[in-house]
Amino acid sequence: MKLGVIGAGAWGTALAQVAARDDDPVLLWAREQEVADAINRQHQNPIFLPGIPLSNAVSATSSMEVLGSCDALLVVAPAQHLRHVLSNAPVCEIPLVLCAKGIEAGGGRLMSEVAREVCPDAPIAVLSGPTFAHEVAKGLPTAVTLACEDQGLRDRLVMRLASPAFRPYGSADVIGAEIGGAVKNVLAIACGVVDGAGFGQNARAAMIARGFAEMTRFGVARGASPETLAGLSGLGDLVLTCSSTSSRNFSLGVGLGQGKSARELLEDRRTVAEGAATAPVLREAALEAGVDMPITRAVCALLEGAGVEPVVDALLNRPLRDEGL
Ligand SMILES: NC(=O)c1ccc[n+]([C@@H]2O[C@H](COP(=O)([O-])OP(=O)(O)OC[C@H]3O[C@@H](n4cnc5c(N)ncnc54)[C@H](O)[C@@H]3O)[C@@H](O)[C@H]2O)c1
Ligand SMILES: O=P(O)(O)OC[C@H](O)CO
Repeated sequence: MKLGVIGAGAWGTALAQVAARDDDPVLLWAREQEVADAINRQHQNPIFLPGIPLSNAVSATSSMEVLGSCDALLVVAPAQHLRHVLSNAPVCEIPLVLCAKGIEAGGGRLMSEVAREVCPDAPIAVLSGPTFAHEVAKGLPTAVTLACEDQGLRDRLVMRLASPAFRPYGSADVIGAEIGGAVKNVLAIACGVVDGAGFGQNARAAMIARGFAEMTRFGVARGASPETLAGLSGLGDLVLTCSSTSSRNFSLGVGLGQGKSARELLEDRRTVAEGAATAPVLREAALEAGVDMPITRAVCALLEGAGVEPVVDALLNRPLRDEGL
């Protein structure tokens, strides 16, 4: 199966490295010519994944046309750019493996919903899980969820991507896999705030557990299986992203917790913190679905400029209740 990758940020580059085999090279589309040139000439991506040597079997291009020769594409453009990037891809019947973690602003569509609108004839899969790109690209052991309703395609993708250090677990639950990845980014901002404001590790554990309850309520309302949400793409990724400054979302939260503004923290950056764009869309989607998401609302308030103290006070002074979901 000849694979192409759309998007040469940190994650697209790491996935190209995972998929590259000496006898099965991978074509990586980069939006930036300088990134494509660096990958082809130096076998590195100094802008988005610096310091990690890449396989000679990864070659880059800034032309979408050549992707038409691939048997499947890993789509790794950030969530808010997916629609535009896919609509320029000349490849709308090739299986698409969606790897971005977010919800589209202006309508609240999941990545699979965007892809089905733009490429109605393309079979869809989702790859998601606890995966810091720099660790994956270095070949450190990693496991992911690979969700696709078509079991034959799912099995082929799992076999093509698997290696001793990269272990995809198959699932038929596309919606569950993508909701876990999108929601955990918002919750990681909340955990970063806890860290930045110095609220301690008990508070962070509480945030992860109650955040997971929030993710599960929302996911189930949108048709996800609770089992998927408790797996790699949900709880697994939530634990990873809520525990490390390697996460851009967690780091954004640390800055907010220290009293910096979202504008200051987000301006002039070339890398994405998807949770910042997903949080307000998720708040809307939760409202529409009749699902209570107090942590998500708190993150939105902080991103919109509210102070840490009143937001945390409001969160802690809600009426007491039984645990459950
Ligand atoms: N980095 C990780 O460890 C990691 C792991 C798993 C999933 N992801 C997800 O992968 C997706 C991509 O993130 P990343 O970390 O590879 O990106 P990144 O932050 O490393 O790089 C930014 C990317 O955005 C692209 N971009 C910027 N402006 C654009 C535009 N106008 N149109 C199209 N593309 C544009 C750049 O070309 C680049 O590919 C995100 O949804 C992220 O949540 C990231
Ligand atoms: O750096 P973040 O916060 O975008 O997280 C990266 C990955 O999604 C972790 O699984």
